[in-house]
Amino acid sequence: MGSLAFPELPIIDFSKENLKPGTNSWLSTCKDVMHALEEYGCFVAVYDKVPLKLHNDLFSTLEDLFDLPLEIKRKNVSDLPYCGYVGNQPFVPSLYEGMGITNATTLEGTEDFSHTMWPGGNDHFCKTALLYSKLVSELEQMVVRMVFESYGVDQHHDSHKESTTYFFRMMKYRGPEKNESDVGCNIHTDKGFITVLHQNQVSGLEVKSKDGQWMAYKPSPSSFVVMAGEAFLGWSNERIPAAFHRVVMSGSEPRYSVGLFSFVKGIIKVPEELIDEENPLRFKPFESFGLLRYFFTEEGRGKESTIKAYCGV
Ligand SMILES: O=C(O)CCC(=O)C(=O)O
Ligand SMILES: [Fe+2]
Repeated sequence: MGSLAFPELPIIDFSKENLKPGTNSWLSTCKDVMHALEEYGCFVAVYDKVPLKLHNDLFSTLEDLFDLPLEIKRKNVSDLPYCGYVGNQPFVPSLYEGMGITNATTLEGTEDFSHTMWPGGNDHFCKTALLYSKLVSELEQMVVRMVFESYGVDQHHDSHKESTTYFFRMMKYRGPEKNESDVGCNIHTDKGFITVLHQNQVSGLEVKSKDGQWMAYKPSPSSFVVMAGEAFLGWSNERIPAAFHRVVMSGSEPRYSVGLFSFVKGIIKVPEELIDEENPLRFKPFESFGLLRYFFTEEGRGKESTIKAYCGV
């Protein structure tokens, strides 16, 4: 009864040995992934490729990062909106601070970031962020491959993979003070293809179910929240919803989280195989960074569905 009254995020095990394309465990995991994505736009992946030491190193290095003076953190800038330092500004919740690394699965990406933050760089930070991003991008790639296979569009898989780029956002949410709002991050959908979220032990992330109930995520070092963004919704011709989520804080302990966001360089087109009488084409070809930029315009910000307003047919 309890589980009917309170829906929970589906949990899918990616730590099975032999989770390789073509095996039975791959096929059964594909089914679970498709069901979770089409139903919730989200699931929790149990993934053991990120060792506990790397998890601990990452979150302890984030403490050092966010302890840097504000004027240093503000040097993290980006051409893309919301991809550099965000925090201590009136348009974001007061508990929130975030910083970002573009091209996070490349050494240049992490080195560039660390040279901006620390004089002479920070080798430990670079190695940790790079290894983490690479390992988590492998989880993202497995999920993408499963989806392409399940929809019978494998022939587009390699070009999609080659056009994928990863953005890594690191976040700190401090606990609310007395009479301060407990909202860490307002309700939203992500604008990229897939987001993989991970965090320290302080809960706060909630994902909305189809029927409007909030599902709280219970953190653990081996679990990762995999979430569809609006670019994925567009690519799938609206078969996969983008998950609405938010962060609500309680207690005084800070919450550190990280997100690996996949974006596609160039134009995204709905594969022909996903268009039929029942599912006519719903989106014109679009650019995923263009979608992100549009969201941060006066016009795009207030829309219920950014992708529909941006390139809906
Ligand atoms: O901190 C989190 O877990 C969520 C962050 C988030 O939703 C985002 O950066 O888009
Ligand atoms: Fe998000």
